[in-house]
Amino acid sequence: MVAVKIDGKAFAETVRGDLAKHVEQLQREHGITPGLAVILVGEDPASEVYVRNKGKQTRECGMASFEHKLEATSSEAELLDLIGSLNADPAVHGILVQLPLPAHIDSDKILNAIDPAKDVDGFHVSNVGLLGTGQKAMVPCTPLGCLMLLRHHHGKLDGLNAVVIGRSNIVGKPMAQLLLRDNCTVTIAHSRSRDLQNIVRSADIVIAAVGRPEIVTGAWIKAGATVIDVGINRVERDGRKKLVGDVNFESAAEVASAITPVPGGVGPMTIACLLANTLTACCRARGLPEPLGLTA
Ligand SMILES: Nc1nc2c(c(=O)[nH]1)N[C@@H](CN(C=O)c1ccc(C(=O)N[C@@H](CCC(=O)O)C(=O)O)cc1)CN2
Ligand SMILES: [Mg+2]
Repeated sequence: MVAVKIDGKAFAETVRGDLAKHVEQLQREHGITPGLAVILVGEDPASEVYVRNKGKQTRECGMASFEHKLEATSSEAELLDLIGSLNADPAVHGILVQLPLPAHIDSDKILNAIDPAKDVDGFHVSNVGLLGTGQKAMVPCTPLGCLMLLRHHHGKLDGLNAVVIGRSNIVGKPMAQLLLRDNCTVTIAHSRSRDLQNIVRSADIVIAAVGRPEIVTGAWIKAGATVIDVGINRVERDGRKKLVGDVNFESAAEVASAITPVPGGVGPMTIACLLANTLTACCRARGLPEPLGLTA
């Protein structure tokens, strides 16, 4: 292995430590406690783990956590009612609806019902538009986490060729916007891109967020590139369940200069950035300065 392994777990711990200090200062100087409400609909096992971890880490940072669990059969109207009451609650500065939602619920309608100022996921069309036009937005957590890792390990990104594999609203599209804002030349590729391998080989920075286990191998990577693996795929190998990314770590690490592992890379940064966004939303709501270095 020639690449440096980018330790997202350790970096996320540092971010959460900084956040806890800011939260303590907010309480001491202004008597304010940032609050995050998380809504889970149904019983998807992975979502249950993520929501539990979000609640735990929110409390560990000194923020207030409000957890709402709704039956899988809950109606869109029930969910909209709950969002309406959280929008109106001054103790709640951030609202997150865990995705995916059950198929009978229109996700876009739900996400667009959240007050954009409390939209700590950055999925409301207003925030998508603000980010796309270079204005102050709430930035989606996973791309924000990738950007923080990239800036920390690579420094300035100006002029670099970045290839984002994946065009989801949660990762691919906002990631491309953030890289553009940092002056990269950005290509968005996806599973149907012709000659994907050669597109990826042109990249100084590869963001793999396509949801295909280990599709990107070392043969696709330009020597010295930085590889950020967003994939979380549960697969069975030699009769054992395993979590792998969209990148084949072993072969890519022979060619890249730096690479994130799965697990322990981007995943932990997602929750750290959610907490950072909650603190940001709280400061904006109260007209207080935003902590530097915790946002894009
Ligand atoms: N409303 C949202 N829903 C979803 C989001 C999101 O950002 N907002 N992202 C994902 C799930 N997710 C957070 O919600 C998330 C995924 C993974 C991790 C993480 O820490 N992963 C670990 C591995 C954990 C495991 O064993 O499964 C890692 O990569 O090290 C945190 C959060 C979809 N839904
Ligand atoms: Mg749906």
